[in-house]
Amino acid sequence: MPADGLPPASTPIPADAAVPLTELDPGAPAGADDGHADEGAHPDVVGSVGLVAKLRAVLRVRDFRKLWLSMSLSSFGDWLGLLAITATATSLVDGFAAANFALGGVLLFRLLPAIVLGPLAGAFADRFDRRKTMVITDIIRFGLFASIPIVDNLVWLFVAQFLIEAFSLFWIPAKDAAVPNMLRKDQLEPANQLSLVTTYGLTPVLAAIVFAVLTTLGGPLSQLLPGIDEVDLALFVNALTFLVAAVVIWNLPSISGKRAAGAVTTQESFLGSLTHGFSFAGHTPMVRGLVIGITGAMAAAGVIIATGQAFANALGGGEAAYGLLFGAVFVGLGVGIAFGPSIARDLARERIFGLAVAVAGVMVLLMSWTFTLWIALLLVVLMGFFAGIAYLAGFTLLGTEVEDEIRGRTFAIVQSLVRAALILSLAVVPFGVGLIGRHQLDLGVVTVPLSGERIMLFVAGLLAVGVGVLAYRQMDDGRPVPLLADVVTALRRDTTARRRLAGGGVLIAFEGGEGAGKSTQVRRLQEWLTNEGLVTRATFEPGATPSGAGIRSIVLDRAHVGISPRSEALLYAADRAQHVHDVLRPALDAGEVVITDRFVDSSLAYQGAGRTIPLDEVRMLSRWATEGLGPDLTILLDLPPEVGLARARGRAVADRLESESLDFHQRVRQTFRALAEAAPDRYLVLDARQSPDQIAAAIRIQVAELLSGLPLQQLAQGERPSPRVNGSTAAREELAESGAHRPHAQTGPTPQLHP
Ligand SMILES: Nc1ncnc2c1ncn2[C@@H]1O[C@H](COP(=O)(O)OP(=O)(O)OP(=O)(O)O)[C@@H](O)[C@H]1O
Ligand SMILES: Cc1cn([C@H]2C[C@H](O)[C@@H](COP(=O)(O)O)O2)c(=O)[nH]c1=O
Repeated sequence: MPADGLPPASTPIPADAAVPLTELDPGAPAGADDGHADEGAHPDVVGSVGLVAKLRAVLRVRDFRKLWLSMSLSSFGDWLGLLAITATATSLVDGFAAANFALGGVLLFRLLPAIVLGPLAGAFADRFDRRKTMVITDIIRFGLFASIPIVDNLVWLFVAQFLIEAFSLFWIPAKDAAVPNMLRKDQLEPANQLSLVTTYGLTPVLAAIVFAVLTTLGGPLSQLLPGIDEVDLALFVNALTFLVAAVVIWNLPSISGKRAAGAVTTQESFLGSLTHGFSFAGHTPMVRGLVIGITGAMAAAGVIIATGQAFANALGGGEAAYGLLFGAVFVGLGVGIAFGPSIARDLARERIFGLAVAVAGVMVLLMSWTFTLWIALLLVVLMGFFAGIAYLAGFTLLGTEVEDEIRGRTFAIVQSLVRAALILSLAVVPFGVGLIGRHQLDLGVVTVPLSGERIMLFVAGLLAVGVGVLAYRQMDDGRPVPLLADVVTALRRDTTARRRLAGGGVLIAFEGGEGAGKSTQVRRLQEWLTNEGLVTRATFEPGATPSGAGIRSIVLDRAHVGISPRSEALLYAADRAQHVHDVLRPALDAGEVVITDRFVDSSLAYQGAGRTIPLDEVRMLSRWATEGLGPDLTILLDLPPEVGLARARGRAVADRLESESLDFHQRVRQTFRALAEAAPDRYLVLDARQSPDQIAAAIRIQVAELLSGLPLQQLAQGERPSPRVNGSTAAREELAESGAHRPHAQTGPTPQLHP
C-alpha cells in the first residue's frame, strides 16, 4: 500500500488535467507507512518472494550451508533409522502383543534418555568444543546403527537405541547453540524455517521413499549377500549418513568458536554450570515463558497423538481418516513455519509465541466437539498452522535472545522437558481414555456423545490455551500497545497506526495551494497543543534543515530559470529526505506531535499534476526519500487558486512556483482534492475561505479525536515553553537542545483535550 494512500497511476497525466478520480483508490486503508517496518525491503517483496530471497541469502553463508546439508543428512538418517528400527523390532518377535510391546519399547527407549541426560548434554555443549562433540557423537551413532543388523537381537536393539538417543542429546544442543553464531540475528528465522521444513517436511518423505526402495532391493540383495536383509540395508545406509555428517562437520572449524582446542569458556564447575542453566531458565521471564509454553504445548501434542486413532474412529473415518488427520497436522505445520513470519512480521515474537500456542489450543478445544471429518481436518490444519508459528517463534527467540555461553543448556532443558511431557501424555492419556469410556449425554433436545478421547482432547485444548496465556504474560514485557490493536494493525500492515500506538509520535501535515492559510493554522494548532500540555514540533517543506534551506532558495528563486521538472522533483525529494532524517523521525521517535507545513502530497500535486510527471514516479521518489513515512492526518485547506494567489501576493513578490499559470495551480488544487477523496479517513478537508478562527476550531476537534488516549510526550505540569519552530537558527538551536527539555517531559496517555 503506497504511503500516500494511492494506487499506482499507470498513465501520465495530460498537461491540462488534474488526476482523474478514477485513478485513485477510495478503498485504500488509512495511513500505510510501509517502508518504516521493512526498511530496505521493497514493500512488494514480502511474502513468498521475500522468503525465497531470505532463504537464498542464508544458504549463501558457506558454513551454515554445509552444516544444514549435514543436518539434513542426519535427519534423513534419523527418519530412515526410525523406520528401520521399528521394522526390525517387530520382526524380532512373534505375535501381535509382542510386536506392539517391541514397538512401544523402541519409542520409550528413544525418549527416555532425554529426561536424565538432556541437561547434562546442554552443560557439555556450553563447555566443550561443539565441533568435536558433534563429530564424536556422529561417529558413535554410526557405529551403533551399524551394530544393530550385525548383532541382530532385540535386547541389543533397545540398548543401542537408548545409546543412540543419549548421544543424539549431546549432538542436538551443540548444533542448536552453534547455528546462531554463524548467521546474523535477522537470518536466524529463515535458517530455522529451512531446518524445520527440512527435518519435518522433506527428510521424512525422502526417508519413506528410500526405505521403500531399499526394502524392495533388499530381497535380491540378501541372495547376493547372505545374512543381510532389506531392513539391514536401510540401517547400513542410515549409519553411513552419520559418518558423512561427521566428515562435513569436521571441516567446519567455525562451529568450535571460542571452545576450540579444548578451551573451557567458564570457570564454573560442571555441576555449577548445570544448576546455573536451570536457574537461568527459571529466572529469565522470556525463557521461563518459552519453557512453559513449549512444554505445555508438547504435552497437548502428546494427547492429540494418543487420542488420534480413537478420534478418527469417532468421526467414523477409521484408518483413512487417521491418515488424513495426521497429514493435516503436517500441512498446517509446514504452512505456519513457511508463511507465519511474513503474515505476522510486524508482531513481536514474544507476543506471537504465547498467542499462537493459545490459538492452537482453541482449535483443539473446537476439534474436541467436532463431529464432521472435514471440519475436523480444517481445525487440525489451523492448529498445525498456529503450532508451526509458535514453534518457529520460540526456537528463533531461544537463538537470538539467549547468550552463546548458556544457549546449549537452555536448548537442552527445553528438549528434555519436551520429551518428558510427550512421554507422560503418551503414557497417561490412553488410560484416561479407557477409564472414561464412551457415554451419551442426554440434553433433552439432543444427545451428545461423551467419550474419553473427546474429553482428553478438550483437556489438551484447555492446557494449550492455559500455557499460551501464561507464556504470553511471562514474555510480554509491558508493551504499551494493547494486544488486539497490535494484532489488527500488524495484519493490516498499518505501520503508521503502529507507530502511534507504540508512542512513536503523531505526524500531521498541512497541505493546500498558495496562500491557503497553512502557516497560520500550523502556528495556531501548535499553540493550542502546547497549552494542552503536549510536546509539539512545527516544521515545514521545503527548507527546514540547513541543506534544505539551500534547496528552498534554488527551487523558489525566480532567477533559476530552466530547472527541468525531474530536477525540480529531485530537489524537493532531497529536501524531504533530509527533513525526515533530521527533524521528523527524531521528533516522532521522541513521541512528539509533529506538524508539518507541506509534505508528500505537495510533490504529487505540484510536480505530479503541475509539472505532469507520472504520479507513480513522484510517489516512488517520495516514498524512497521518506522511507515510507506517512502522515497520520493531512489537513487540506482548499481554496480557489486565484483567491490564494491574491493573498500570497499581498504578502510578498511571487516566487518561481507562485508565478506559474492559473491552469497549473488549478491542476494542483484538483489533485489535492482527489488525493483527499481517495483516502477520506486520513484527510480533513476544510474550505479555506472561512475565517481563521472557524478553521482552527474545526482542526482542533479533529486533532483532539486523533490524539485521544495515545501515549505521547507531555510537558511537566505548569511548564508551557514558547513553541519550537524549525527553520530559523534559533529554532535549530532549540532542536539541538531538545534533549534538554526531555527530562521534564514524560510519555503517557493523552488526557482529554479541549477543542
Ligand atoms: N482564513 C483566512 N482568511 C483570510 N486570510 C487568511 C486566512 N488565513 C490566512 N490568511 C492570510 O493569508 C495570507 C497567507 O497565509 P499563510 O501564510 O498562512 O498561508 P500559506 O498557505 O502558508 O501560504 P504559502 O503556502 O504561500 O506559504 C496571510 O497574509 C494570512 O494572514
Ligand atoms: C513541499 C513542496 C513544495 N512545493 C512548492 C509549493 C510552494 O509553491 C513552494 C513552497 O512555498 P511555501 O510558501 O513554503 O508554501 O514549493 C512543491 O512544488 N513541491 C513540494 O514537494
